[in-house]
Amino acid sequence: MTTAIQTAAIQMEDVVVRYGEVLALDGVSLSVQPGRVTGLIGMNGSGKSTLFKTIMGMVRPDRGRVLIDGADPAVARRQGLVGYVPQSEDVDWAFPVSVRDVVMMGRYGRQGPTRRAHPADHAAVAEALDRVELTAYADRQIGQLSGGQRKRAFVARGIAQDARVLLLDEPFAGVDKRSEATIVRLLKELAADGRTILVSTHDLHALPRLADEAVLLLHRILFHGGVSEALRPENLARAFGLDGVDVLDHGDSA
Ligand SMILES: Nc1ncnc2c1ncn2[C@@H]1O[C@H](COP(=O)(O)OP(=O)(O)OP(=O)(O)O)[C@@H](O)[C@H]1O
Repeated sequence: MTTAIQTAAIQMEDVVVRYGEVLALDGVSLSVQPGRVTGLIGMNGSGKSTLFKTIMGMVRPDRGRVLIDGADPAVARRQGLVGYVPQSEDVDWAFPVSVRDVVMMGRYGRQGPTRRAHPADHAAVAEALDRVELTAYADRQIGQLSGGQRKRAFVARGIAQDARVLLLDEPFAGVDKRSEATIVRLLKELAADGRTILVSTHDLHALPRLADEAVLLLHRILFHGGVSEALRPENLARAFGLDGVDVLDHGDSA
């Protein structure tokens, strides 16, 4: 057990999170390994965002513990170990910042309170923009991008930050097929670099292309293993509370 804690990038043990009367996470034990893309699947309200917030140290469990590369999640976040690509609804796209500014935010943790960017910061931002193929869009206001380009801008922020753990909340929502393919390729490359990639998605069709393994969540972990096994009708029925084939046919959980 001790060895697993030291080697797993994300380790959760018996984690319980309540919001008043609502039990969002009910004894979640999960070990997410580096070097792979892990898909997190669950219906609306199943606790996916709460799980991400717990990993980022923004929500404290009522019970159990979470370790990120052996560290407390809040410490890991301050050290820049954890990067986050938010749901589009959670971003103010009218905010007057450029794509380059957003990516530079990934460097803030290294710049101290002055936030003065050094040549190494500019080089890291340029490299991250290049990697997500947004160099030509660097000076655009962030809202003047397509859905897929917006997601790639936030992935670039995580790359510039050199986050070891990258959490992506619904990265394919409102994204065209070409951007989806670019994001999938990027995530696979980042995993191959030894990062830990955890992606929540409603898009069960994208899962086989995207993920090396899958976690089914309904307040607790129902399944963690291979993607094709996760997509078996009996497993989807447990996760979504209705016929799993229907979920696959319609491609959402709402
Ligand atoms: N701040 C909060 N206060 C009270 N209840 C909350 C709060 N945040 C989440 N919940 C509740 O906790 C449960 C889990 O919510 P969570 O947002 O983690 O689910 P989710 O799987 O991310 O959902 P979605 O797919 O709709 O984003 C839900 O019942 C939700 O209503």
